[in-house]
Amino acid sequence: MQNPYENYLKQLDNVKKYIEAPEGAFEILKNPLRIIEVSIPVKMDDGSIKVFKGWRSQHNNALGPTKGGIRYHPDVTKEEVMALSAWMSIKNAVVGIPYGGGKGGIKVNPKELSQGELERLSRGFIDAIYKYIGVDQDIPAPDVYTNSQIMSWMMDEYSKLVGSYQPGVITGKIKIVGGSQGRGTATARGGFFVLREALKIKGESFKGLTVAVQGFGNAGSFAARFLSEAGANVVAVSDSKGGIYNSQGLPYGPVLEHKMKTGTVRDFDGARNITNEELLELDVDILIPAAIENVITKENAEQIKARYILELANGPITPEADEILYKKGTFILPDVLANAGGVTVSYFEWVQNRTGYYWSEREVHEKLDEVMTQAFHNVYETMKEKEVNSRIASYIVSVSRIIEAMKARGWI
Ligand SMILES: NC(=O)C1=CN([C@@H]2O[C@H](COP(=O)(O)OP(=O)(O)OC[C@H]3O[C@@H](n4cnc5c(N)ncnc54)[C@H](O)[C@@H]3O)[C@@H](O)[C@H]2O)C=CC1
Ligand SMILES: O=C(O)CCC(=O)C(=O)O
Repeated sequence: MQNPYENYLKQLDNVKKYIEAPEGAFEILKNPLRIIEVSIPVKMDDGSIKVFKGWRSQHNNALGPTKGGIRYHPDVTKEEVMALSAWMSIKNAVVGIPYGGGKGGIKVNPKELSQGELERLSRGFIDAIYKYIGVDQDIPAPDVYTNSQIMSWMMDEYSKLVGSYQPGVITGKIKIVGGSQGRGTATARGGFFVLREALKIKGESFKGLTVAVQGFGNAGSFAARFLSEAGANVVAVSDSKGGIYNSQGLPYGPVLEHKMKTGTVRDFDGARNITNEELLELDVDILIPAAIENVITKENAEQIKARYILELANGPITPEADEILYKKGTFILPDVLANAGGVTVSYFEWVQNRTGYYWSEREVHEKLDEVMTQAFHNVYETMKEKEVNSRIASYIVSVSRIIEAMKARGWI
């Protein structure tokens, strides 16, 4: 796989000429402040011991404690975690929440573990990194193949280690232990809000637009639901095993039920099976990559027909593919803006945990709408003012804020 950290460095480089910064500012942003690498021994159900590799990368903390999810995936690498942590720094600054960027990962296929093994692995990771995280230091959350149960175990383990209840150390928890209303749907909802604003600017509405979604997990499945509810026609969805297509549209509820029952969206009655590669090249109005990095590359970018791409996944388009798509006039809602709804509601959860006062679901949705709409328009204004594409504009907004904080703190 193309090294995602190299992609981040290229994206950072693209923004340099638009920002006046003292020597060294970009040098700091090129290097994560700290990368923790751990080995996690886990007692398996059969009595054997297995050792798993894990990382936590804390990229930059000028704007506040580092924040970002933890991924469980068999292909996770240190470089991937570093890239994801850097993108978190950019993302948190784009939406203006008081955090730096961090991210974690464990090289594991969680589908091969029992619940007990998964719990011991999750607690083991916290045992290994707890000295480096904290409510004011670094705050993990869910990402690919992790969920609210795993976050709740992690919060419990941390609280036991430090000897006091610390709900604010991890976000994305189960509600009864401090999880926020609306966190489960927040990534997709935030994406929906920025896409709504982009369509408004282009004088369009969701009604009748066709949509393909790659990845039917937390981000992708709720996106399919929200867009369907708004009148769009979701014609294709996929997961790691492949996808399905019906030009007349796919019914959200039955597809979800089928996925719950069989473990995949494949072989859904009334739809044709397609590959993940085919899904990306469908003739649709809106494409939503919501799975993994580097799926749109210079090899397939010319074949992408969608007019809008909403990047709910982190890093789905390589810098080379970006150039091709922007030249073609594709309206890209870049990851650091499009999927920032998740971390924004994580921020709301952290605020609620710290004050001990919990908000209604309506309040969470309204505040999320406000943050995402504002962030979209800041980026859009920058696009017009500097005559740059949406990714460069997002980086200009964000990197300027991080540099301002580094200056104020006397780092540069
Ligand atoms: N969960 C969150 O709060 C946020 C997630 N994201 C990003 O959204 C993306 C998806 O994350 P989640 O929905 O949370 O994960 P998830 O674990 O809930 O779902 C991932 C989905 O992607 C599918 N998938 C995995 N590998 C695939 C492949 N090679 N091709 C096609 N599909 C594949 C899985 O089958 C699953 O349906 C990731 O890039 C993640 O970093 C971004 C912001 C926040
Ligand atoms: O909710 C969070 O803190 C982070 C979510 C995340 O990992 C992401 O935005 O990629």
